Amino acid sequence: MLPRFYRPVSFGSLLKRKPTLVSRLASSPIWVRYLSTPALEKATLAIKDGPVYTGHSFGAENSTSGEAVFTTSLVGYPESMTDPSYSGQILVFTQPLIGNYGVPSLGRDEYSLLRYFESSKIQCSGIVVADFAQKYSHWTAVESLGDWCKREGVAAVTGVDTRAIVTYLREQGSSLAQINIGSQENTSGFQDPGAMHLVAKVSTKQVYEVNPGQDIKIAVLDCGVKENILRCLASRGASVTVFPHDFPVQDVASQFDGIFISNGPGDPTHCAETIYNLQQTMNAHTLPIFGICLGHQLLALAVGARTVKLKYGNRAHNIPTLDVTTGNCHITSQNHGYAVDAETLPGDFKEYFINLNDRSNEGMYHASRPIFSTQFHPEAKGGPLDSAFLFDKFLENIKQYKAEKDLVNVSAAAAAVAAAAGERATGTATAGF
Ligand SMILES: NC(=O)CC[C@H](N)C(=O)O
Repeated sequence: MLPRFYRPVSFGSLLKRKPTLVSRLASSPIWVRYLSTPALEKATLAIKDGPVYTGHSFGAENSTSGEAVFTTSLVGYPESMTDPSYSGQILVFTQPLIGNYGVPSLGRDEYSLLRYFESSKIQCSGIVVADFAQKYSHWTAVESLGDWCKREGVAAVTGVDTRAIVTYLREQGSSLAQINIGSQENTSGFQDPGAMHLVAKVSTKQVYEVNPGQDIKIAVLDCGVKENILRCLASRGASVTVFPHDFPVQDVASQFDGIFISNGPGDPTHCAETIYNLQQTMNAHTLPIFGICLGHQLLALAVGARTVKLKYGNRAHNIPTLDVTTGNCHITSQNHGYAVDAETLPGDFKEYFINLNDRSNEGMYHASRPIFSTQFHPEAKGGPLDSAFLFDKFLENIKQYKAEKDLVNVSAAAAAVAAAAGERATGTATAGF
């Protein structure tokens, strides 16, 4: 339903009305806002062993807890909030005005993927904004940010000084926090997503296919995959089979032309099954592999490198990243709290990208095999598309691998025919050939 002050009113009825004091005041934008804003309930963001910030609730009346992290992205709140990588986190937006373009519908594209969201529900535990825009306007919008949060049972706080919160989080590091609504008692304590195996929670439980029937076949390990990553693979002409995070992909790798490891929430060291399966796959198969964000961290762990927790992570759409192989800088979209320690990469893996803000590792590639991964999100939704070429690179690796595989198959068949012909000539052919 449209907010009270935003319902369409016919011009005729407006002309017939005599201007009253109230209507004159109401025509001023500032008064419109205050006259039509229903009283919001008090809400607080309480940092564990830290300050309490008091504002108002504009979402569900459920108190919650999680790790408080901040993003400096200016746009893309529907995509960020539905990104499974944010599971277990309370997302603080530094962009002061959030909600002004509303929330779009669950519309699907030609691949049956969600057009405007990264998954079908809000994944973060709660959100904190300086100034929630009740009045929204966009051609895709079907409801307000507040109504969406209420419908999905997600807590949302407005009217707090997000600059102060971010200053605190930058100094102290990402911290556990609670959102408390009204006088409700928070019974959830301080949930620590770093201690949970969240990938198991967000990963698909069933195998499914996107864009079936194509010549190129990619297996995706879903650790919390974003819809736009599947779109980036499908729109380049691949059939994409999505497997649960712990699926023994080594057993089916020979039926695929490439393996992709997705983004996902939490500490990568919890994903022991995926790490083991990747080791087995790389030992037994030579097919191209590409990983993004958590996928990069899991691949690095599988080859023996280490991951570390960053002080407050990188969550933004404008992070400069150096491509070590070309010297080019790409502006990248990021959302991570852990990073690969480049010092621990084994000799056959090289550092691919470096973060130019904090010098943390942003990717790696194998010196001689078609394996590479990035910490940032080349599919960037939202964010810049500077590095989308990495999907093309993955597809090129796949095409080359397929061509070589076909060549090997053709030569093996030719060798078998020649051997059989030779056996016939010398009379050693088995009966029935
Ligand atoms: N977006 C992601 O895949 C995040 C990866 C991991 N959970 C981290 O925070 O570092």
